[in-house]
Parts: sequence; structure tokens; C-alpha cells
Amino acid sequence: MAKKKSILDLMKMKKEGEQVAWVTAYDFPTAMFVEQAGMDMILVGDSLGMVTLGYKGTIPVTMEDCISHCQAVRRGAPNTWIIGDMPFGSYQSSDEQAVDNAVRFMKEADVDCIKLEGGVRVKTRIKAISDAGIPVIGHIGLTPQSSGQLGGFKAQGRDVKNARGVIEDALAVQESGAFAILVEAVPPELTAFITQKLDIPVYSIGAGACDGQLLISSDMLGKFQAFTPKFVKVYANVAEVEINAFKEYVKDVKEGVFPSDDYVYHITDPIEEFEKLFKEYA
Ligand SMILES: Nc1nc(=O)c2c([nH]1)NC[C@@H]1CN(c3ccc(C(=O)N[C@@H](CCC(=O)O)C(=O)O)cc3)CN21
Ligand SMILES: CC(C)C(=O)C(=O)O
Ligand SMILES: [Mg+2]
Repeated sequence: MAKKKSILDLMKMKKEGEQVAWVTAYDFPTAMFVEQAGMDMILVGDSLGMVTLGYKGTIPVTMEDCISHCQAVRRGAPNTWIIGDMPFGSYQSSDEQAVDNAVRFMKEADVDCIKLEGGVRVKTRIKAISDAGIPVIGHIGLTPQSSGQLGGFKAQGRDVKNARGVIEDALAVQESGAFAILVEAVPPELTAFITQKLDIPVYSIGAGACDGQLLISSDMLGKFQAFTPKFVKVYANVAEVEINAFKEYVKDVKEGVFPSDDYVYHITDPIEEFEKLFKEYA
């Protein structure tokens, strides 16, 4: 089994040009499979609200939801770098609130670092959490928790005015002490510029080439049916596999094909003894 990565390994990978591959996971079995596949990191995204709980967005997700999913993922992937995703409302009020909740992720869920959304406007939050000794990943570009302000889940930085804002956010994240940054849904030209401008690793979800790539596991496995962002490469159709299996089971049950003799427990006393017992109670 591969040794769990440290922050130094991630820095070294950037320096040596080795790409970092990561996905989201939300539950114990997926975490096990991801670790067995040799993934570099796992994000327990607040996207769990959409892909495992069925919410329309990430706003309703609570600290308790995140902690409980992080715990399940840690049990499944004890040797993988795990990122806890701070949910909406867990760092918006104050630096103190942000530190308290980041500490909860570390103490209660044994994550390796936390991620939070925003650039310029969360500078003091990133600094406060970093100063508490907790590694922080920034998250800029399309920030789903503020999709209301962005007018929906819309790609960012496509015009020069908006791209300036993304660059300012990237600089703010690095200055504040984050050890890495995730850029979501911006054009590859902008990501490339940010990657050569910053010293810290730059990772992408839907933002083209840089130091590593993230995808939502449910999207790449074909398990999320509400929508599929343009940037998702679909590697499997797990929904189809599951639906077909459930259909077959329904058919077997209705037709009395299941359970056949292979799927029952056999008696250990002679049948005559059982018949006597049944007669006694008949
Ligand atoms: N399952 C899942 N996968 C994701 O990648 C994901 C989530 N959920 N939830 C939170 C955010 C939202 N994501 C998205 C969603 C849509 C686009 C997208 O391609 N938007 C279109 C516009 C759609 C519209 O017209 O509103 C675009 O061109 O920007 C990008 C990222 C990424 N994140
Ligand atoms: C969309 C990604 C980057 C995320 O933050 C999540 O999965 O919650
Ligand atoms: Mg998130």
C-alpha cells in the first residue's frame, strides 16, 4: 500500500511536474475503492448535499453532515490525504468561527486539511486557520456556495473584467497562507497564467491543465443524474449497472425465481422431526 502523502510530497510533486489526481468521495465503500485505485487525495466535498442527500445546491449542508461523511471516508481510506470542505455558514461569521469549525474537522474527522471558498473576501479566514496550524486549500472561480451572487453555476473569468477578479482572488489566497488553491470552471488560459504566477500548487476542476485535477466521483461514475457539467469526463455508467441489477431482482422476486435453493439455510435435523414440530403447533 502506498504511504500517505504529506504536504511536502504535494510540494515536491508540483516541483517535479507530477500531476495530482483527486476525486470526491462521501462514503466508506467509495473511499476504499478510491484508495485501492491509488488516488493522491480525496475531497469530502459539500457537494455531498447534492449528490448524496439530494439537495438542489450546497447551502443546506451542515457541519454535522460534513463531519459524519469525513469520518466514513477516513475509515475507508486510512492512508489517503483527505480534505474536509467547510460548508456554508461554518466560516462566514468570523475568523473565530472559521477556526473553531476547522478545528472540529481536524479533531472529530481526522482530515489532513480543509478547503473553503473565496479569495479576497476570506483572506483573514484563511490566515486565521493557517495560523492555527491547519493546512488550508483555497477555492476560487466558480464558488458554488455563492452561486446566488454569481447568477447560478456559471463558469467564471471568461471576460477580462471577471478574470481580473479571479487573479486578485488567487493572489489573496496565496498571500493569506493557503498551501494550495483549487480553481473551478475558468478558461484554461487563465488557469495557466495563475499556475505560473503562484508558488503554491494550483489544482483544477473544470479549469484545464495545471498541477492536478479534481472530479466529482458521482459525475465520473455516472451516478448523478440532475446535470453533468461540460468539464466532466464520464468513465463509467454505474447508474445503468445499478438500475439493471434492481430490475432483474424485481423480476426474479415477482417470478419466484429468487430465492432458489442456493440462497436459503438448510435444516440440520431430519425433516420428520420438523414435521412433528409443525404438527404440535398446527
Ligand atoms: N455533481 C456535481 N458536479 C459538479 O461538478 C458540481 C456540483 N455537483 N455541484 C457544485 C458545483 C456546480 N458545478 C457546476 C455546474 C454547472 C457548470 C456549467 O457547466 N455551467 C454552465 C452554465 C449552466 C447555466 O446556464 O446555468 C456554464 O456554461 O457555465 C459548471 C459547474 C460544479 N460543481
Ligand atoms: C465542486 C468541488 C470543487 C467542491 O467544492 C465540492 O465537491 O464540494
Ligand atoms: Mg465544495
